[in-house]
Formats: sequence, C-alpha cells, structure tokens
Amino acid sequence: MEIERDLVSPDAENDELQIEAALRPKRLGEFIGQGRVREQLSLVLESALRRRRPPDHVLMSGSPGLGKTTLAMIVAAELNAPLRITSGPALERAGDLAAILSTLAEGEVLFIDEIHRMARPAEEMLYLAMEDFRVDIIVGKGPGATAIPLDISPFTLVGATTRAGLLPAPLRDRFGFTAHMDFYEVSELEQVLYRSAKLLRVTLPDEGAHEIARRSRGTPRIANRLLRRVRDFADMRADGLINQEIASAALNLYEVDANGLDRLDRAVLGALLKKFGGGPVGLSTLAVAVGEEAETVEVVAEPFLVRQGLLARTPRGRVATAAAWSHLGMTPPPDAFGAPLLD
Ligand SMILES: Nc1ncnc2c1ncn2[C@@H]1O[C@H](COP(=O)(O)OP(=O)(O)OP(=O)(O)O)[C@@H](O)[C@H]1O
Ligand SMILES: [Mg+2]
Repeated sequence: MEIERDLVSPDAENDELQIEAALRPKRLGEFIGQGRVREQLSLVLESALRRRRPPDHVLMSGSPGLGKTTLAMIVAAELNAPLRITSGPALERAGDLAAILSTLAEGEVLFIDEIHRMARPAEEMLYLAMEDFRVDIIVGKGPGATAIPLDISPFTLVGATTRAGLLPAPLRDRFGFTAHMDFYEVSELEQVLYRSAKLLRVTLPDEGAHEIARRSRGTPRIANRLLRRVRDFADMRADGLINQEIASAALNLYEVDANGLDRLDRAVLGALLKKFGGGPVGLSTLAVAVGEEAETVEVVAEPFLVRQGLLARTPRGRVATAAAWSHLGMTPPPDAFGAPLLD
C-alpha cells in the first residue's frame, strides 16, 4: 500500500513503536478521555487493592490505536504488579500457554493482545485458568492420556481485542469487566496532542492542535503521528510555527481529508457509491472492490465511517448514507439512507 495511506492507518508501524512507548501515559490519572471506562476501571482496581486480592479479569475492546495496550500496562502499574505480555497468535499450542501460566507470580498481570486469535486448545486451557486458577496438563496420548491438575498463582488476565464479536461466549463471560473503548472527541485529542507536544518539545498553538485533532480519525495514535508530520512540515516551511494554515497545508499534502478520512476510508465510500449505487452490498464484495481483505475493511475502515454517520450496516449489507454522497461531492439520490423524508 502507498505510504500516504500509512500516515492515517491506525496500526502502528515498526519505527513508531519506540515513540509510542515514550508517549504512552503510565498511570490512570494521565490517561485522557474514555471517561466511563476510566471510572469503572479505577473502581475495579481500587477495590481489589483494598481487598488485597487480584481484581477480576479485564477485557479491552475497541478499534486499533485507541489505547488498549496503554490501558493494560496501566492496570499493572496501578496494581503495582508485574506484567507479562503475550499475544493470541503466539499461543498456538496449549503448551505455549501452560508454560506462561505455570510461571506466573502471585498477582501478576497477564496481558494477551489480540486474544481473539488464540488457538482453540489454548483457549480451553485459559477457561479453567481464569476460573479456578488451575491448568490440566495432559500426559500421554489417545485413550491412555491423563490430565494432571496443576494449581497456578492467582493472576489477573487483561485481554485486548479489536474484534470482541469473534470471542467465544465462554471466554467473554469469564471477564468480570469489559472496557469498551470508543473513538475520542476532538477536544480529547487536543489534550492528547498538548501532552505529546510537551514531551516532544514542540510548540503547539491551540489552532494547530485543533486542526490536527479534528483530522485524527478519533484515534490518539493517529493524532500523535500527524503531530510529528506537521511538526516536520512546519520546521521546513514555517520556522516551526504550527498555526491553522500550516497544519492544514501539511495535512493536505499528506492527503488526510478535512474529516480525517484516509485513503482506505475514501476508497470504501467511493466504491460503495460509484460501483454499487450506494448499496446495499455485502462486506466481501465491497472488500474485493477496494482490493483489501474483508477483515481490514471491517476492522479498520468501517467503525469510523459508521461513527461519522457515513456508512450503515444493515441486514442486507453495507449502505452509504446521504451524508456520504455529500462528503464525496455527489448528489444523494432521493431515497438515500438517512436522507430527510419528503412528503
Ligand atoms: N487516552 C490516551 N491518552 C494519551 N495517549 C494515548 C491514549 N490512548 C492512546 N494513546 C497513545 O496512542 C498510542 C496507541 O495506543 P495503544 O498502543 O494503547 O493502542 P491499542 O488500542 O493497543 O492499538 P492496537 O489495537 O493497534 O494494539 C500510544 O502510544 C499512546 O501514546
Ligand atoms: Mg495494542
């Protein structure tokens, strides 16, 4: 894919991970936005600390770049507990998970990223571990195989997923608390930007912060990335001054549109309108039309388009709203989804 598309892609790129780590809030008090999640989580953590017991297992669900990993690390920090990090794809066999579970310290926080991508046998082992702090080690094969129960230290599982819908119900039910992370408001992204600008020693006037925030696709990761690109542009062209005009010019150069829609977002909308007359069209057909995996369209592009009121998911397929037609400079048909009804 083109470099420009990567600029607003919510996924972190390799060289970005280090900067991300540096910009990551370390404590709950520093974490911006997600007010409800923060309040619920602080209650869960505080009461666990008071009872001197590991808190319930926590599931973080939400689009890429909204702060799931950040929050998982904060859970361990607030509990003053050690943190072990792994991910669903790394847990291919039950033995991979058993090796981790059996060496957890009491109260340790185990973070499993992309938990929806765990292999089935590991998943089943996790059920028992979460519920009874026990694993069954299977010895032997076939009819002679026996399960040897092994107690493990009480721990707290923190799972993260961009696709909560894919988690099997028995797994989902074993989390005592699910944090549903939503896209951030512009004002919250401004706070993220001010904080990052300070850490990066960038002077960021309000108008520049506002312009970047409203084009950041509701996503802190993208806000931080755009801040660095705009800073580079301002350094080269405007002696470092990030006013509205400079921010806007920089973002135009990088093809981030006025609402933060990226290339994939625009490609999806464009195909929906131009190739399928606004829909309804099935997800896989739409994905083929833009040359992407269905999962990418569903996880990366759609949630934001839905949130912006540009796309609707209906039982018959994906549908463009009247606002989507206007957004791409086209006249919506009279029966467009969400168009004002004429009498
Ligand atoms: N609430 C927040 N306040 C300040 N910065 C934040 C916040 N949430 C996220 N960030 C910043 O955004 C970056 C991305 O966040 P994070 O890695 O936690 O996202 P994620 O949800 O785990 O994404 P992915 O699904 O790709 O794993 C972090 O490095 C952090 O700097
Ligand atoms: Mg993450």
